[in-house]
Amino acid sequence: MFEIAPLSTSFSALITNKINNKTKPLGALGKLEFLAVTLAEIYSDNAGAWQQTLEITQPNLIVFAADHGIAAHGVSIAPSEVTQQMVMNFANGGAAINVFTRQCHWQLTVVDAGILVPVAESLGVLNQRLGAGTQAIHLQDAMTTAEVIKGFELAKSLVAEKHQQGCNLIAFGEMGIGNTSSASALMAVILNLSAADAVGRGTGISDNVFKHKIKLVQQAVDRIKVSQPTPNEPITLLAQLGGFEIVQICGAMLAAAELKIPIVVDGFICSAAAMVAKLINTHVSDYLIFSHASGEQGHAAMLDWFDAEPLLDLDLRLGEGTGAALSLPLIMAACGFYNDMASFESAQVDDVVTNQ
Ligand SMILES: Cc1cc2ncn([C@H]3O[C@H](COP(=O)(O)O)[C@@H](O)[C@H]3O)c2cc1C
Ligand SMILES: O=C(O)c1cccnc1
Repeated sequence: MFEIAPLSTSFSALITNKINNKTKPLGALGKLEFLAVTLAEIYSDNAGAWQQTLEITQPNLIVFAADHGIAAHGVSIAPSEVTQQMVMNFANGGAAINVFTRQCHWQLTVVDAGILVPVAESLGVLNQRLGAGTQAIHLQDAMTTAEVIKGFELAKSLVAEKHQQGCNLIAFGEMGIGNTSSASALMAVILNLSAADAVGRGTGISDNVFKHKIKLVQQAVDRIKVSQPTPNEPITLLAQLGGFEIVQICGAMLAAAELKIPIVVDGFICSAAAMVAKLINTHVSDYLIFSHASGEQGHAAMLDWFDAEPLLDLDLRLGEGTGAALSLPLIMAACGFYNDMASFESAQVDDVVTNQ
């Protein structure tokens, strides 16, 4: 369903050479240099020619919202109704993600991937519903594999539409009360961890709720390990433990990688979606830019698995795509120095790099 080519390294030497000839000590722009290399490699590969200037066009951030059956079993500070209330808040422009996407100039799209009760059509939320929330993952499979495939198809069409409109940078966010439980369960299976090592406090739960959440997530993991001898079959894994928003984010990441669009990864839940995407096609990770280190316990192990160093570390633990949104100015800075910074030769500065 997704054909993702590994990122070509044929332009890497030219790109690195251009960056190393900028008027600065070698590597002195730190992670921005790595970011510029990644973007230049992707855009050059996409164009089939070395790109000497990088231009971000129509950056799009898509928030997928869905409800989770496990939320009715006391794993969050908030009831499932808050998912729909927050979707209305997104539609009315009042959430953190609205503020940051406005500030950083992202185009924002809100998708109902399967919240309990849909919002009024007039709010402009895209209807990509796979159902009215998933089943409780500690008791039964979240959804069917047919629903996973349908979610992938819907996500792929949406990414294709954004691409056709000129989008060359994409990010995803999520909203779904209970979705850190689903993300933790996925992570625990993929990394073979106990729930205690994968579960965090999500929205900020008390000690008692935390213990209960660990118990239910362990139950979910044990349940599928009994019924599924090879738990790493990714589509099945998503059906067993995923969420409708996690499925669509996973599919959207694969679709974006197929189109060679760099993907900005938000926090814990989006990283869980990215992990499943990597199990489906390992080359997806060539296109991932990890925006930030989430405050959620478990995110560090996910980042390690990807061998990724995120751009920001702000103790964010909100989701919605907020960390991804905040990284756009840094992405612009990486493009900016790559495009506009003088070389030793053009600025007539002693070449401290070659001459050292
Ligand atoms: C008001 C509010 C706004 C949010 N925005 C994002 N989340 C975040 O918290 C949820 C996951 O945490 P848990 O698994 O503990 O429920 C997700 O909806 C995530 O996007 C929110 C949560 C709340 C309560
Ligand atoms: O990092 C995240 O994505 C996150 C963490 C806690 C709650 N919601 C989202």
